[in-house]
Amino acid sequence: MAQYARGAAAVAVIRLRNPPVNALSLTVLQALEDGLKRADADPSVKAVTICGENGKFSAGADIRVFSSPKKQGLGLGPIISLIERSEKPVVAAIEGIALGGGLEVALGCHYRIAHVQARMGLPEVTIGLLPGAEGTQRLPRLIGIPAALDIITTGRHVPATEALKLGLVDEVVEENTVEAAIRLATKLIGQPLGHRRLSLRPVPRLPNMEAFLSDALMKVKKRAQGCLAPELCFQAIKAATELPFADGVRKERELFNILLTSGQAKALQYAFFAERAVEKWTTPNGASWKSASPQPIRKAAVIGLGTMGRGIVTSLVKAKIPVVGLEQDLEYLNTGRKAVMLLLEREAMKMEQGAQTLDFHNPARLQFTVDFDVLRDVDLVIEAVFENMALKKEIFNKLSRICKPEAFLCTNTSALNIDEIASVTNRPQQVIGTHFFSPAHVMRLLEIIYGRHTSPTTIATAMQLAKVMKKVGVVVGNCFGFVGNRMMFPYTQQAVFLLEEGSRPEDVDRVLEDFGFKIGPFRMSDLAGLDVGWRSRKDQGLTGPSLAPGTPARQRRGYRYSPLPDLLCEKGRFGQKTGKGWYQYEKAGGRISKPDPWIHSFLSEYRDTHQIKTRFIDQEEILERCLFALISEGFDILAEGIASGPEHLDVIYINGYGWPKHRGGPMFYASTVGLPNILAKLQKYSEMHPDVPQLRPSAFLKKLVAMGNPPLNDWMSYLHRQSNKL
Ligand SMILES: CCCCCCCCCCCCC/C=C/C(=O)SCCNC(=O)CCNC(=O)[C@H](O)C(C)(C)COP(=O)(O)OP(=O)(O)OC[C@H]1O[C@@H](n2cnc3c(N)ncnc32)[C@H](O)[C@@H]1OP(=O)(O)O
Repeated sequence: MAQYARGAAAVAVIRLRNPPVNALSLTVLQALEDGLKRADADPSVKAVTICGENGKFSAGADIRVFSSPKKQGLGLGPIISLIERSEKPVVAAIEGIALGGGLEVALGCHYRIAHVQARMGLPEVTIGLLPGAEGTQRLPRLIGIPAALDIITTGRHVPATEALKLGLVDEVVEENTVEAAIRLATKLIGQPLGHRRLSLRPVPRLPNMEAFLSDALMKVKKRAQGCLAPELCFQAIKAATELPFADGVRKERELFNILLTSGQAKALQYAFFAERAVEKWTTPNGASWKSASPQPIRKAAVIGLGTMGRGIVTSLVKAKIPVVGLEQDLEYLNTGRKAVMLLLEREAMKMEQGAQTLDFHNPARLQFTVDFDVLRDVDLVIEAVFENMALKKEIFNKLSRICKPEAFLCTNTSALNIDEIASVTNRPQQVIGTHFFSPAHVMRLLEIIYGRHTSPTTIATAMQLAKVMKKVGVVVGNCFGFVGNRMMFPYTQQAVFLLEEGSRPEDVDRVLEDFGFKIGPFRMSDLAGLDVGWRSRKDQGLTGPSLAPGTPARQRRGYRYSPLPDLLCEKGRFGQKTGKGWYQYEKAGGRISKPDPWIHSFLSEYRDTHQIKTRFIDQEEILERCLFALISEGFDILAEGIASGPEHLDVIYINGYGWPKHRGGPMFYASTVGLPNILAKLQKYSEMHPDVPQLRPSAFLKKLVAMGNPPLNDWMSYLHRQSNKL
């Protein structure tokens, strides 16, 4: 709702009220409209101030409305016109946030005052929409085309100080914003308002408008990577340069409706709520965010200053948590220290106020050592050494003796058993997996893995740590590869099998990149280094000296196996680092991949050696085999209780594995393809490849199909229900 009150003798105050973020629901809009009409009708009211309850103007339209059947009432534009037409001055008092429809309301006001801490933006593009309440037509008239294009097509939040420079707000205050707005409104009584009505203003011209727009469109398309909304935002803004206001609004509405009914908006809005849903973690034994309290982390330590450790230290410094970086000897320490300092210099440059804000030259904030004793007083340690169980156990045993009893011990591992690591400590309840993604100071995902003995407090503390590091923490159970890498295995396995059967690396990558992945599986493997997986397969006895003599080349433990990646490694082709992998590169360490004729003839010789008949594999088969195998593994993970809902898997894939957000994550995608279709295809591929267990459809998937293909929100409720069709 919105509360109507008198702020001063002649000023009415309309306060948007819908906790927690004053989202604009139908009720709020109705109350806003009622308030405006009441102020208009009351001759003693001479001016109006619009503000929000609890220090927040408004986060915009209630996003849930867009997927509700009642969305025909999306009538914010007419109310904004009503504000603008008012003969009494209307001043927006912006505190906290004014986003989306919230900012559009403020744009309808004649003046805008913002608190210095406030942020403004039109983030509709991030949920697959455009500012559909006339924002694409008013904002360019206020701040010009270049700034409006930037704000609308990126959806970024603009701090108040920048908003003032852009002319988005008229004044920034440090005091009580509502009182300042009431004062301004009082001063404005009786003054002409015509020039303050944005719909009546022309769009500021640029000398080279056409060239500017065509260049801007190219940039928008490049950034969009298959996402529809940025380009339609562009078109709506372009319409503002070509059409009168009313026609521009009609064009905006037309484009908005295209987006609203597109699957992409639905997927992006699902992703928005999924990210918030995973914050509310639970475990199968009943622990949950509701009852567990995080412990404060006043000082942390990171062991190992390799690629991962450096990124983790950088993230902690950015989160303003004092940190100690530890290495095994002075040589490694110095290399690690230099690398961390370089990362921090770069981060400081990116930050508004520069190095001063990070304060990383202060030893109380960042310290380097080779001495474990320095870790005596830290509240939390993140071990980020080489992926080797014996080494990790040795370190945890040492930590358990040195660190104070209440300290938390985290291991950065992508697959190793958390319980085994915890078993060598005197506090298994305080041991937890924290799987960062490389580069750790950039990637948002943090997989948080609880072991058999991990306490709820430890989970809550790790989740809180993720939050302060501005990461998305996702709580998952302990199994080989956890969620992300476990689902990745069948995906990359299928990609390699497709090469055996007739595809080329660039064919497979192109299909998955066209689907929207930032990078296909072979380019990814070249980037990460083929030697990483090779080492792990040697440790597992799948290849190398420990492989039993006489093992068939393409079979392990009775199932199909492809030795292709091992053969490449034996030839020293580790990917980008050696200049050759699945592709060739301009030099060792080069980044520009080119298809490699050597690989093509190597694959054809390989097929001859193993008497595999090369066949043409179409895009559909490439996509389905890679994605449906990954999705089937996801259903197994849900059935085993490793993750507490499909949203968890989707958030992990979007934030850690380059899954295209506008497709909502693998499990959401499965729901859009339809579970019966996925099941049928997996059954077909499984019959074609009976020696590949990863193509056999998950029992949980089969059950959901037998239960009538329920919507994704209901999947988990079917886990323990009986199905008589199975
Ligand atoms: C019956 C039909 C009636 C229709 C009438 C409706 C009017 C529609 C007008 C149509 C006009 C179209 C044009 C306008 C479009 C829009 O405005 S789209 C929305 C644009 N806004 C956003 O995208 C902002 C999204 N929110 C955020 O970015 C962040 O939440 C935040 C505001 C910056 C706050 O962040 P933080 O403090 O970290 O808190 P969170 O955990 O993220 O959020 C707290 C809870 O609030 C929920 N929430 C946030 N924003 C919205 C929202 N816009 N709609 C609905 N709910 C929202 C969020 O989910 C959290 O909820 P819980 O998890 O349950 O706590």
